[in-house]
Amino acid sequence: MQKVATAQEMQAADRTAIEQFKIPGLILMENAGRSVVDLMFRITGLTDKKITVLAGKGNNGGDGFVIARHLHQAGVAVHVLLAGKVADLKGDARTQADIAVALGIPVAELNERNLNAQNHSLRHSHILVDALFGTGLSKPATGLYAKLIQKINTAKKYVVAVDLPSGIDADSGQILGPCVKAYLTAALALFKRSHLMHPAAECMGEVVKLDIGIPGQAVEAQNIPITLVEGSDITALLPKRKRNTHKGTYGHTLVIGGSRGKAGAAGLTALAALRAGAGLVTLAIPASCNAALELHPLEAMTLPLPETPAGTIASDAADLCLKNLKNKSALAIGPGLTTHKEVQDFLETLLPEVACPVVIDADGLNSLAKIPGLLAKMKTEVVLTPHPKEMARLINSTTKAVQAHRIETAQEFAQAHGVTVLLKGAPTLVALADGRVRLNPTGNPGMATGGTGDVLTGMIAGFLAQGLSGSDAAIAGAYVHGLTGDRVADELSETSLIAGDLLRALPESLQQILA
Ligand SMILES: NC(=O)C1=CN([C@@H]2O[C@H](COP(=O)(O)OP(=O)(O)OC[C@H]3O[C@@H](n4cnc5c(N)ncnc54)[C@H](O)[C@@H]3O)[C@@H](O)[C@H]2O)[C@@H](O)CC1
Ligand SMILES: [K+]
Repeated sequence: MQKVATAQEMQAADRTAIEQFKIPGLILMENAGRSVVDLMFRITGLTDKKITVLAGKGNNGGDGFVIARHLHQAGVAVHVLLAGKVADLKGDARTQADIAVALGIPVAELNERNLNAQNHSLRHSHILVDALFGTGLSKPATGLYAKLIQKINTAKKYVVAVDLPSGIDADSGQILGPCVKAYLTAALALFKRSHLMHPAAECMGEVVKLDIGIPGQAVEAQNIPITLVEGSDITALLPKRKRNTHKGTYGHTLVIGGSRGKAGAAGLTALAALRAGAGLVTLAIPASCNAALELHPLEAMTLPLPETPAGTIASDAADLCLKNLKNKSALAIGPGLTTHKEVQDFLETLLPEVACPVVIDADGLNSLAKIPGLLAKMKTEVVLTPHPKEMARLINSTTKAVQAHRIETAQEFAQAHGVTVLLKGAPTLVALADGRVRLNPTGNPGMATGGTGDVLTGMIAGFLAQGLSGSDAAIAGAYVHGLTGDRVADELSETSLIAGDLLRALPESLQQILA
């Protein structure tokens, strides 16, 4: 797993490297600039290219001067447009600017009046290096900076952003105002949150993380709680089958869901639990859904439940479910339930008595939002899988507010309630009860189609049944679900992807991860 830092955590790691490990900041800046030039050589070739470096007045600009020097030394035609005066620069950035000037690299000091004189040189550049702002941007760019950002974007050149495209808040994934649109972003030392969070991520182009020589100990010392999940993490989590085992070894999942017109949701969940490896699955649905679901999926057993005239689970179904839960390893509850009053009464009786790990989705979440205190009464390991609107209902907020603070919202809820929260979106993230958060790198917009959430719930339940912890099951579920969606989108298309495709493609994803 790779650490994902805030601007403050990154600065603290820099400081630890400089103060505790005695690595001068100038060396880090040198490494940063040099590694960006190496990356540019690898990706663009740079032969016969004319390059303009746009430098700001902070350390991001300092990186820009190092980049200009190494390009100059490699014989590339490069010049620097500085948003201000060399005399205004301080510290390491000033040192790097002085070296560049002494070497005879052309440096133009810009102000709002002489800016347009650079139109010609921008037009004749092949590559623009954006070193205006990195993690230091604190408010929207205005005046000279805003104009420079606009010029970079309207020049329609290949733009390489140093650390972050200028205009992005490093932490929230938000675009603060005028913002550079890059083709390539060199993330220095660590990913910052906004490299991965939308909408900021849409301004990055390809993101490549570069080592700048900050020691691992300096990073470890910050106890950064956010990490990006990688395929190898999932390989380590998933159970491998031993020869001398039987279906009981892999757990028995109960899926409770469905209602008249929404029986399919529960069926998808049951099949996903089986595909994820659960040994046995029982599907508890309103009795009138039984005839259909007994035939498909054939692989699941069914438990017909008392129902209301509306075809939803009746409140007196709780006893039957609790009896059935006695030998179960995991419970998935929610898909297709509706929020009928009797369904809420059913959940109010059932959930506090459940002893196996449980994943709650869809109308299960909506009922939790309507019954204050119910979550607190649950005694078992709980995974919640809200989309932003369901998350908003759970905390009595708005989807917009949730989306503006996705990490913090899920993190606070998970910690406050001692549960795992999988918040769907771009990217899907899993917040653990101890405050750590995992960002999931897989998935695509093609998965925004009915039933994919039911499949995810089933996968998580299937992993729970095989003994994974709630957080591991959610992390693995999100990753494998997204990976499967990516493979289906590649083979068919994002547009026509449907939930059933995920079930069909899931075995190959697991094969890939377990290989
Ligand atoms: N030792 C370090 O700290 C290292 C830092 N590095 C680079 O330094 C960057 C961070 O440097 P800084 O903290 O100097 O910040 P930046 O260079 O990102 O920002 C420059 C300065 O602009 C000012 N500013 C913020 N918002 C503004 C606005 N809207 N309009 C005008 N001015 C504004 C701030 O005072 C800030 O100091 C990183 O992103 C990375 O590129 C690298 O050189 C590696 C080493
Ligand atoms: K930048």
